[in-house]
Amino acid sequence: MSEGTHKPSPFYHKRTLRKTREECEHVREKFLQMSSLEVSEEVRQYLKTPTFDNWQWEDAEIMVLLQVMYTDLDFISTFNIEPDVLQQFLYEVYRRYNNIPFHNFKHCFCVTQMMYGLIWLTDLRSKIDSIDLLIMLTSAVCHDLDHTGYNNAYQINARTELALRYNDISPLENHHCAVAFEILEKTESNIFRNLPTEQYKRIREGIIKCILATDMSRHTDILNKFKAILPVFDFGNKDHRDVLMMIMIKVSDISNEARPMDVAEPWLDCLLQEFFNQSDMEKLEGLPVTPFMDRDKVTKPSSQTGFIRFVLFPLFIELANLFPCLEQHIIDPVRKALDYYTEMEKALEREKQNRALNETTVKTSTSKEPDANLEAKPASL
Ligand SMILES: Nc1nc2c(ncn2[C@@H]2O[C@H](COP(=O)(O)O)[C@@H](O)[C@H]2O)c(=O)[nH]1
Ligand SMILES: [Zn+2]
Repeated sequence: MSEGTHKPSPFYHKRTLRKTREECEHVREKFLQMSSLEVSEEVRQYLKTPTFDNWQWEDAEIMVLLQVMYTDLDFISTFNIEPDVLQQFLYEVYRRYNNIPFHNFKHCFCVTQMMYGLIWLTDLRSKIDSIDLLIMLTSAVCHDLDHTGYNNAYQINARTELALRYNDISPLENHHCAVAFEILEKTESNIFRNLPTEQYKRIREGIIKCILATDMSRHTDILNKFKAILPVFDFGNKDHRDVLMMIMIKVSDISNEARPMDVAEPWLDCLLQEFFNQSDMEKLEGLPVTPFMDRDKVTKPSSQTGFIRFVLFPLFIELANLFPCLEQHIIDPVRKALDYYTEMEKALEREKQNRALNETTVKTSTSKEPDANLEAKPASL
Protein backbone atom coordinates (compact mmCIF):
# COMPACT_ATOMS: atom_id res chain seq x y z
CA MET A 1 0.00 0.00 0.00
CA SER A 2 1.24 3.49 -0.76
CA GLU A 3 2.27 6.08 1.81
CA GLY A 4 -0.68 7.92 3.24
CA THR A 5 -3.35 5.38 2.30
CA HIS A 6 -1.87 2.82 4.69
CA LYS A 7 -3.55 3.51 8.00
CA PRO A 8 -4.19 0.45 10.13
CA SER A 9 -6.22 1.15 13.22
CA PRO A 10 -3.96 0.95 16.28
CA PHE A 11 -6.70 -1.00 18.03
CA TYR A 12 -7.32 -3.33 15.11
CA HIS A 13 -6.08 -6.39 16.98
CA LYS A 14 -7.52 -5.59 20.34
CA ARG A 15 -11.14 -6.44 19.74
CA THR A 16 -10.98 -10.22 19.80
CA LEU A 17 -7.88 -10.80 21.90
CA ARG A 18 -9.11 -9.60 25.22
CA LYS A 19 -10.54 -12.05 27.71
CA THR A 20 -14.20 -11.45 28.46
CA ARG A 21 -15.32 -10.34 31.90
CA GLU A 22 -17.31 -13.61 32.28
CA GLU A 23 -14.29 -15.72 31.42
CA CYS A 24 -12.14 -13.84 33.94
CA GLU A 25 -14.71 -13.98 36.71
CA HIS A 26 -15.22 -17.71 36.19
CA VAL A 27 -11.48 -18.44 36.46
CA ARG A 28 -11.11 -16.09 39.41
CA GLU A 29 -13.84 -17.89 41.37
CA LYS A 30 -12.27 -21.25 40.67
CA PHE A 31 -8.84 -19.95 41.66
CA LEU A 32 -10.09 -18.53 44.94
CA GLN A 33 -11.88 -21.77 45.77
CA MET A 34 -8.80 -23.83 44.98
CA SER A 35 -6.27 -21.58 46.67
CA SER A 36 -7.34 -22.73 50.11
CA LEU A 37 -6.55 -26.35 49.18
CA GLU A 38 -3.17 -27.81 50.06
CA VAL A 39 -0.93 -28.58 47.08
CA SER A 40 0.76 -31.94 47.59
CA GLU A 41 4.48 -32.28 48.27
CA GLU A 42 4.77 -34.39 45.11
CA VAL A 43 3.40 -31.55 42.94
CA ARG A 44 5.56 -28.99 44.77
CA GLN A 45 8.68 -31.01 43.93
CA TYR A 46 7.57 -31.63 40.32
CA LEU A 47 7.02 -27.88 39.96
CA LYS A 48 10.76 -27.38 40.55
CA THR A 49 11.74 -29.41 37.49
CA PRO A 50 12.00 -28.42 33.79
CA THR A 51 10.08 -31.62 32.92
CA PHE A 52 6.86 -30.06 34.30
CA ASP A 53 3.96 -30.50 31.86
CA ASN A 54 1.90 -27.30 31.66
CA TRP A 55 -0.70 -28.91 29.37
CA GLN A 56 -2.13 -30.92 32.27
CA TRP A 57 -3.28 -27.82 34.17
CA GLU A 58 -6.11 -25.38 33.64
CA ASP A 59 -5.70 -21.63 34.18
CA ALA A 60 -7.14 -21.49 37.73
CA GLU A 61 -4.79 -24.31 38.76
CA ILE A 62 -1.88 -22.53 37.15
CA MET A 63 -2.65 -19.49 39.31
CA VAL A 64 -2.51 -21.73 42.39
CA LEU A 65 0.86 -23.07 41.21
CA LEU A 66 2.21 -19.54 40.82
CA GLN A 67 1.05 -18.86 44.37
CA VAL A 68 2.97 -21.95 45.51
CA MET A 69 6.15 -20.55 43.91
CA TYR A 70 5.90 -17.30 45.89
CA THR A 71 5.21 -19.30 49.05
CA ASP A 72 7.94 -21.91 48.67
CA LEU A 73 10.60 -19.31 47.89
CA ASP A 74 9.56 -17.71 51.20
CA PHE A 75 8.58 -14.44 49.51
CA ILE A 76 5.30 -14.23 51.44
CA SER A 77 7.07 -14.13 54.79
CA THR A 78 10.25 -12.29 53.72
CA PHE A 79 8.46 -9.45 51.92
CA ASN A 80 5.30 -9.44 54.00
CA ILE A 81 3.01 -10.17 51.06
CA GLU A 82 -0.63 -10.58 52.13
CA PRO A 83 -2.21 -13.71 50.55
CA ASP A 84 -5.23 -11.80 49.19
CA VAL A 85 -2.95 -9.20 47.59
CA LEU A 86 -0.93 -11.94 45.90
CA GLN A 87 -4.18 -13.51 44.68
CA GLN A 88 -5.39 -10.18 43.30
CA PHE A 89 -2.02 -9.61 41.62
CA LEU A 90 -2.10 -13.05 39.99
CA TYR A 91 -5.69 -12.49 38.89
CA GLU A 92 -4.81 -9.12 37.29
CA VAL A 93 -1.88 -10.78 35.54
CA TYR A 94 -4.10 -13.61 34.27
CA ARG A 95 -6.66 -11.08 33.05
CA ARG A 96 -4.09 -9.12 31.09
CA TYR A 97 -2.63 -11.98 29.11
CA ASN A 98 -4.60 -12.23 25.88
CA ASN A 99 -6.27 -15.14 24.13
CA ILE A 100 -3.64 -15.60 21.45
CA PRO A 101 -1.90 -18.78 20.28
CA PHE A 102 1.54 -18.38 21.92
CA HIS A 103 2.09 -15.28 24.07
CA ASN A 104 -0.72 -16.18 26.44
CA PHE A 105 -1.08 -16.93 30.16
CA LYS A 106 0.28 -20.46 29.72
CA HIS A 107 3.46 -19.03 28.18
CA CYS A 108 3.73 -16.68 31.17
CA PHE A 109 3.45 -19.71 33.42
CA CYS A 110 6.02 -21.78 31.51
CA VAL A 111 8.60 -19.00 31.56
CA THR A 112 8.01 -18.44 35.28
CA GLN A 113 8.10 -22.15 36.02
CA MET A 114 11.42 -22.52 34.16
CA MET A 115 12.84 -19.58 36.10
CA TYR A 116 11.59 -21.20 39.31
CA GLY A 117 13.18 -24.51 38.33
CA LEU A 118 16.51 -22.82 37.48
CA ILE A 119 16.52 -21.05 40.85
CA TRP A 120 16.20 -24.40 42.65
CA LEU A 121 18.49 -26.40 40.38
CA THR A 122 21.31 -23.87 40.70
CA ASP A 123 20.74 -23.37 44.42
CA LEU A 124 20.58 -19.65 43.67
CA ARG A 125 19.06 -18.97 47.09
CA SER A 126 22.45 -19.54 48.65
CA LYS A 127 24.19 -17.20 46.18
CA ILE A 128 22.07 -14.05 45.80
CA ASP A 129 19.61 -11.99 47.88
CA SER A 130 15.93 -12.92 48.03
CA ILE A 131 15.06 -9.53 46.60
CA ASP A 132 16.86 -10.42 43.35
CA LEU A 133 14.99 -13.73 43.24
CA LEU A 134 11.72 -11.84 43.77
CA ILE A 135 12.65 -9.56 40.87
CA MET A 136 13.44 -12.54 38.63
CA LEU A 137 10.26 -14.46 39.37
CA THR A 138 7.98 -11.42 39.12
CA SER A 139 9.66 -10.30 35.88
CA ALA A 140 8.98 -13.72 34.41
CA VAL A 141 5.32 -13.52 35.48
CA CYS A 142 4.91 -10.08 33.87
CA HIS A 143 7.27 -10.32 30.89
CA ASP A 144 4.68 -10.59 28.07
CA LEU A 145 1.63 -8.84 29.63
CA ASP A 146 -0.92 -7.72 27.03
CA HIS A 147 1.05 -9.15 24.10
CA THR A 148 -1.07 -8.77 20.98
CA GLY A 149 0.53 -11.59 18.98
CA TYR A 150 2.40 -9.26 16.62
CA ASN A 151 6.11 -8.69 17.18
CA ASN A 152 8.14 -5.49 17.32
CA ALA A 153 8.90 -5.51 13.59
CA TYR A 154 5.18 -5.50 12.92
CA GLN A 155 4.53 -2.81 15.54
CA ILE A 156 7.14 -0.58 13.91
CA ASN A 157 6.19 -1.27 10.29
CA ALA A 158 2.47 -0.89 10.97
CA ARG A 159 3.14 2.26 13.02
CA THR A 160 0.95 1.02 15.83
CA GLU A 161 0.09 2.99 18.91
CA LEU A 162 2.80 1.12 20.85
CA ALA A 163 5.51 1.92 18.30
CA LEU A 164 4.48 5.57 18.37
CA ARG A 165 4.40 5.68 22.15
CA TYR A 166 7.83 4.09 22.57
CA ASN A 167 9.53 5.63 19.51
CA ASP A 168 10.15 2.19 17.95
CA ILE A 169 12.37 1.20 20.90
CA SER A 170 11.32 -2.25 22.17
CA PRO A 171 7.64 -1.23 21.93
CA LEU A 172 6.31 -4.55 23.19
CA GLU A 173 8.70 -5.02 26.10
CA ASN A 174 8.19 -1.42 27.22
CA HIS A 175 4.45 -2.05 27.11
CA HIS A 176 4.63 -5.36 29.05
CA CYS A 177 6.60 -3.55 31.72
CA ALA A 178 4.27 -0.56 31.86
CA VAL A 179 1.25 -2.87 32.26
CA ALA A 180 3.06 -4.68 35.08
CA PHE A 181 3.50 -1.42 36.96
CA GLU A 182 -0.11 -0.41 36.23
CA ILE A 183 -1.11 -3.56 38.11
CA LEU A 184 1.37 -2.79 40.89
CA GLU A 185 0.14 0.80 41.16
CA LYS A 186 -3.20 -0.49 42.47
CA THR A 187 -2.92 -0.98 46.24
CA GLU A 188 -5.06 -4.13 46.20
CA SER A 189 -2.73 -5.89 43.74
CA ASN A 190 0.60 -4.35 44.80
CA ILE A 191 2.53 -7.28 46.21
CA PHE A 192 5.36 -4.88 47.13
CA ARG A 193 3.15 -2.50 49.10
CA ASN A 194 4.65 -3.34 52.47
CA LEU A 195 8.22 -2.70 51.39
CA PRO A 196 10.24 0.43 52.14
CA THR A 197 10.57 2.88 49.23
CA GLU A 198 14.23 2.02 48.69
CA GLN A 199 13.43 -1.67 48.22
CA TYR A 200 10.51 -0.85 45.91
CA LYS A 201 12.85 1.31 43.81
CA ARG A 202 15.36 -1.52 43.57
CA ILE A 203 12.63 -3.96 42.54
CA ARG A 204 11.23 -1.58 39.94
CA GLU A 205 14.68 -1.02 38.44
CA GLY A 206 15.33 -4.77 38.37
CA ILE A 207 12.00 -5.70 36.78
CA ILE A 208 12.41 -3.05 34.08
CA LYS A 209 15.92 -4.37 33.29
CA CYS A 210 14.74 -7.99 33.13
CA ILE A 211 11.64 -7.42 31.01
CA LEU A 212 13.43 -5.14 28.55
CA ALA A 213 16.14 -7.81 28.21
CA THR A 214 13.61 -10.18 26.62
CA ASP A 215 13.66 -8.15 23.39
CA MET A 216 15.46 -10.60 21.08
CA SER A 217 17.05 -7.71 19.14
CA ARG A 218 19.31 -7.29 22.20
CA HIS A 219 20.22 -10.98 22.33
CA THR A 220 23.80 -10.83 21.06
CA ASP A 221 24.63 -7.74 23.06
CA ILE A 222 23.46 -9.28 26.37
CA LEU A 223 25.06 -12.64 25.64
CA ASN A 224 28.40 -10.98 24.83
CA LYS A 225 28.29 -9.04 28.10
CA PHE A 226 27.73 -12.30 29.97
CA LYS A 227 30.56 -14.07 28.13
CA ALA A 228 32.91 -11.22 28.99
CA ILE A 229 32.28 -11.43 32.75
CA LEU A 230 32.04 -15.22 32.99
CA PRO A 231 35.75 -15.90 33.64
CA VAL A 232 35.66 -13.54 36.65
CA PHE A 233 32.00 -13.92 37.61
CA ASP A 234 31.32 -12.70 41.13
CA PHE A 235 27.88 -13.15 42.77
CA GLY A 236 28.78 -10.27 45.08
CA ASN A 237 29.12 -7.85 42.16
CA LYS A 238 25.83 -6.06 41.31
CA ASP A 239 26.74 -5.50 37.64
CA HIS A 240 27.50 -9.21 37.28
CA ARG A 241 24.25 -10.17 39.01
CA ASP A 242 22.26 -7.83 36.75
CA VAL A 243 23.62 -9.53 33.63
CA LEU A 244 22.98 -12.98 35.12
CA MET A 245 19.38 -12.01 35.88
CA MET A 246 18.91 -10.88 32.28
CA ILE A 247 20.45 -14.11 30.98
CA MET A 248 18.22 -16.20 33.21
CA ILE A 249 15.00 -14.55 32.08
CA LYS A 250 16.16 -14.91 28.47
CA VAL A 251 16.90 -18.60 28.94
CA SER A 252 13.53 -19.13 30.61
CA ASP A 253 11.73 -17.17 27.89
CA ILE A 254 12.97 -19.35 25.04
CA SER A 255 13.24 -22.63 26.91
CA ASN A 256 10.42 -24.66 25.39
CA GLU A 257 12.84 -26.99 23.61
CA ALA A 258 14.46 -27.82 26.96
CA ARG A 259 11.24 -29.53 27.94
CA PRO A 260 10.14 -33.08 27.12
CA MET A 261 9.17 -33.49 23.47
CA ASP A 262 5.45 -33.99 24.20
CA VAL A 263 5.41 -30.70 26.10
CA ALA A 264 7.63 -28.77 23.68
CA GLU A 265 6.16 -29.74 20.31
CA PRO A 266 2.65 -28.32 20.90
CA TRP A 267 4.35 -25.05 21.87
CA LEU A 268 6.02 -24.94 18.48
CA ASP A 269 2.63 -25.42 16.82
CA CYS A 270 1.30 -22.48 18.84
CA LEU A 271 4.30 -20.32 17.95
CA LEU A 272 3.98 -21.05 14.24
CA GLN A 273 0.26 -20.34 14.37
CA GLU A 274 1.02 -16.90 15.82
CA PHE A 275 3.88 -16.33 13.33
CA PHE A 276 1.64 -17.27 10.38
CA ASN A 277 -1.16 -15.00 11.63
CA GLN A 278 1.32 -12.13 11.62
CA SER A 279 2.75 -12.81 8.17
CA ASP A 280 -0.78 -13.22 6.77
CA MET A 281 -1.63 -9.82 8.22
CA GLU A 282 1.59 -8.33 6.82
CA LYS A 283 0.68 -9.61 3.37
CA LEU A 284 -2.86 -8.28 3.73
CA GLU A 285 -1.69 -4.85 4.84
CA GLY A 286 1.15 -4.61 2.29
CA LEU A 287 3.83 -4.52 4.99
CA PRO A 288 7.27 -6.18 4.77
CA VAL A 289 6.75 -9.89 5.46
CA THR A 290 8.85 -11.25 8.33
CA PRO A 291 10.69 -14.15 6.61
CA PHE A 292 10.77 -16.56 9.59
CA MET A 293 7.00 -16.15 9.93
CA ASP A 294 6.04 -16.78 6.33
CA ARG A 295 3.84 -19.89 5.98
CA ASP A 296 5.07 -20.28 2.37
CA LYS A 297 8.68 -20.59 3.50
CA VAL A 298 8.76 -21.97 7.03
CA THR A 299 8.28 -25.54 8.27
CA LYS A 300 8.44 -26.89 11.80
CA PRO A 301 11.95 -28.33 11.40
CA SER A 302 13.32 -25.39 9.42
CA SER A 303 12.09 -23.10 12.17
CA GLN A 304 13.76 -25.11 14.93
CA THR A 305 17.10 -26.38 13.60
CA GLY A 306 18.50 -22.89 13.01
CA PHE A 307 16.98 -21.51 16.21
CA ILE A 308 18.50 -24.32 18.28
CA ARG A 309 21.94 -24.13 16.63
CA PHE A 310 22.33 -20.36 16.53
CA VAL A 311 20.23 -19.07 19.43
CA LEU A 312 19.53 -21.74 22.04
CA PHE A 313 22.86 -23.59 22.20
CA PRO A 314 25.09 -20.50 22.33
CA LEU A 315 22.93 -19.03 25.13
CA PHE A 316 22.29 -22.18 27.17
CA ILE A 317 25.92 -23.30 26.98
CA GLU A 318 27.11 -20.06 28.58
CA LEU A 319 24.65 -20.40 31.46
CA ALA A 320 25.76 -24.01 31.91
CA ASN A 321 29.38 -22.77 32.02
CA LEU A 322 28.47 -20.90 35.18
CA PHE A 323 26.25 -23.71 36.49
CA PRO A 324 27.55 -27.06 35.11
CA CYS A 325 24.69 -28.91 36.85
CA LEU A 326 22.33 -27.41 34.23
CA GLU A 327 23.91 -29.37 31.37
CA GLN A 328 21.63 -32.39 31.87
CA HIS A 329 18.52 -30.26 32.42
CA ILE A 330 18.69 -27.74 29.60
CA ILE A 331 21.40 -28.82 27.13
CA ASP A 332 20.70 -32.55 26.79
CA PRO A 333 16.99 -32.14 25.97
CA VAL A 334 17.79 -29.41 23.43
CA ARG A 335 20.32 -31.77 21.80
CA LYS A 336 17.54 -34.38 21.52
CA ALA A 337 15.20 -31.77 20.02
CA LEU A 338 17.83 -30.87 17.43
CA ASP A 339 18.17 -34.55 16.42
CA TYR A 340 14.39 -34.87 16.24
CA TYR A 341 13.95 -31.83 13.99
CA THR A 342 16.98 -32.71 11.85
CA GLU A 343 15.38 -36.10 11.13
CA MET A 344 12.05 -34.41 10.43
CA GLU A 345 13.79 -32.02 8.05
CA LYS A 346 15.41 -34.93 6.17
CA ALA A 347 12.07 -36.77 5.97
CA LEU A 348 10.37 -33.65 4.59
CA GLU A 349 13.18 -33.22 2.06
CA ARG A 350 12.81 -36.86 0.93
CA GLU A 351 9.04 -36.37 0.63
CA LYS A 352 9.60 -33.24 -1.45
CA GLN A 353 12.03 -35.05 -3.75
CA ASN A 354 9.65 -37.99 -4.15
CA ARG A 355 6.81 -35.62 -4.97
CA ALA A 356 8.97 -33.83 -7.55
CA LEU A 357 9.99 -37.18 -9.02
CA ASN A 358 6.36 -38.34 -9.21
CA GLU A 359 5.34 -35.09 -10.88
CA THR A 360 8.11 -35.48 -13.47
CA THR A 361 7.06 -39.08 -14.10
CA VAL A 362 3.43 -38.08 -14.53
CA LYS A 363 4.44 -35.20 -16.83
CA THR A 364 6.68 -37.47 -18.91
CA SER A 365 4.07 -40.15 -19.20
CA THR A 366 1.32 -37.66 -20.12
CA SER A 367 3.59 -35.93 -22.62
CA LYS A 368 4.20 -39.34 -24.17
CA GLU A 369 0.48 -39.97 -24.52
CA PRO A 370 0.02 -38.21 -27.88
CA ASP A 371 2.84 -40.35 -29.30
CA ALA A 372 1.16 -43.40 -27.92
CA ASN A 373 -2.05 -42.29 -29.57
CA LEU A 374 -0.23 -41.70 -32.78
CA GLU A 375 1.30 -45.11 -32.58
CA ALA A 376 -2.15 -46.52 -32.09
CA LYS A 377 -3.42 -44.78 -35.22
CA PRO A 378 -3.74 -46.85 -38.39
CA ALA A 379 -0.63 -46.78 -40.56
CA SER A 380 -2.66 -45.41 -43.41
CA LEU A 381 -3.05 -42.05 -41.68
N1 LIG B 1 11.89 -20.46 16.02
C1 LIG B 1 11.67 -20.35 17.34
N2 LIG B 1 11.60 -19.12 17.89
C2 LIG B 1 11.37 -19.04 19.21
C3 LIG B 1 11.21 -20.18 20.02
N3 LIG B 1 11.00 -19.78 21.30
C4 LIG B 1 11.04 -18.44 21.27
N4 LIG B 1 11.26 -17.99 20.03
C5 LIG B 1 11.39 -16.58 19.58
O1 LIG B 1 11.92 -15.80 20.59
C6 LIG B 1 10.99 -14.81 21.02
C7 LIG B 1 11.02 -14.83 22.54
O2 LIG B 1 10.56 -13.71 23.11
P1 LIG B 1 9.07 -13.47 23.71
O3 LIG B 1 9.35 -12.56 24.86
O4 LIG B 1 8.34 -12.85 22.55
O5 LIG B 1 8.42 -14.74 24.16
C8 LIG B 1 9.63 -15.27 20.46
O6 LIG B 1 8.77 -14.23 20.17
C9 LIG B 1 10.06 -15.99 19.19
O7 LIG B 1 10.26 -15.08 18.14
C10 LIG B 1 11.30 -21.46 19.41
O8 LIG B 1 11.18 -22.53 20.03
N5 LIG B 1 11.52 -21.47 18.07
ZN1 LIG C 1 7.93 -14.59 26.32
